[in-house]
Amino acid sequence: MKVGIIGANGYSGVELIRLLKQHPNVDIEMLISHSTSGKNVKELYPHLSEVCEKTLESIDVQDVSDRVDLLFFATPSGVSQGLVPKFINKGVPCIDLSGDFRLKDPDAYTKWYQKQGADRSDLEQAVYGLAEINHKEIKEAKLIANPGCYPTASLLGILPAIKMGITQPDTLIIDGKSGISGAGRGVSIGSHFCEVNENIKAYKLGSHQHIPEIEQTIQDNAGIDTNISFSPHLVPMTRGIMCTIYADLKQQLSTEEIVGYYKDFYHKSHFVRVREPGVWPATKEVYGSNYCDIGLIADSRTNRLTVVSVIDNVVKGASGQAVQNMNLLNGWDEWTGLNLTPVYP
Ligand SMILES: NC(=O)C1=CN([C@@H]2O[C@H](COP(=O)(O)OP(=O)(O)OC[C@H]3O[C@@H](n4cnc5c(N)ncnc54)[C@H](OP(=O)(O)O)[C@@H]3O)[C@@H](O)[C@H]2O)C=CC1
Ligand SMILES: CC(=O)N[C@@H](CCC(=O)OP(=O)(O)O)C(=O)O
Repeated sequence: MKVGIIGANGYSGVELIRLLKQHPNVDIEMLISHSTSGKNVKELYPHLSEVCEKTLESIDVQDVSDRVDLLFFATPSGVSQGLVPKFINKGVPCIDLSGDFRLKDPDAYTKWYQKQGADRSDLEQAVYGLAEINHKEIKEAKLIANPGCYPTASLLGILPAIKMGITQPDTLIIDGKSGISGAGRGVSIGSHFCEVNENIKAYKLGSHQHIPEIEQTIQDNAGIDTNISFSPHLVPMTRGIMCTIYADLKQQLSTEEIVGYYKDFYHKSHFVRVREPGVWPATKEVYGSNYCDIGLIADSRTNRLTVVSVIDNVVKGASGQAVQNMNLLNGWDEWTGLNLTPVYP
């Protein structure tokens, strides 16, 4: 199958190149960028020398549609919503790594992304690509809205408990920590070395665009209208997200019981690893892989559940999950091309 990547020279685009180069069923037909089109990708990323030496092209809808069977968008928010409908109309399935098609309510998109929504007429067709939860819908999709990085870690961590009905609605608190690659390759004051080194910064409390995405997915999967507290932080590491999630329990349950339930919930999920009680996951233990590792405790003193969920933001939080979704869409084993052992140390 021939695939194209729009936004190929960003961090998630380059990660797609790494993953797709080792995928047995896929050839990368074209790499597309914006301000850098015309350059060879190895000029921007010398580590791709002799791995992928394609020239970055610009977007020509007809040319792209003629050449590829599937298209990834790894572009900033606001780009794909104007382009995706054109490709869908030409029969090219799209997997969008940006937030453009995740929120069902266009007004919510405008509010949380602070951008005017463009043509949203194809919004109905978008399937939310949280692979472990929506695998049936993903198999039939024409457009997959790949989840955000924090929502992937948060939702995989807490949805089993919410679906089981053991947590009190409106008590959910998510403390998120992300490596700097989550902000993309573009240079900004907030992400340059002196700002992030030996520093931890909270940002966008109460206004982060992933708040409505998490709340919408809880509503879709458990029918619960909830308001979450979400506190994201930047930490001085390249890759990795840790979400520590707190929710009050409705009844007394032991950690062993909840761990047992999570293991059942994910027993068919290749990429979710639930830890034994007392064993906490760390971001390094999933680095470079598509795993989401989850540790749990039900504290009998506070009657509160705490979940620690870790992913690599560029893999499971973006490009790895996009490849997993491509696999599901094509009826391939979901781990095809994704059997990556985490890089350690
Ligand atoms: N980084 C991460 O961990 C995660 C990222 N995401 C999402 O994935 C998307 C990409 O993120 P990331 O790779 O970090 O971003 P980067 O900033 O690293 O890369 C952005 C890419 O988009 C291209 N681009 C910019 N504007 C346009 C345009 N108008 N038309 C076509 N291409 C354009 C750029 O091309 P050029 O440089 O040539 O201008 C570049 O290739 C974002 O929506 C992000 O929110 C989601 C989950 C995690
Ligand atoms: C560290 C960092 O800055 N991370 C980004 C997450 C990128 C992302 O997933 O945002 P989208 O919803 O636009 O895809 C952020 O917090 O905005």
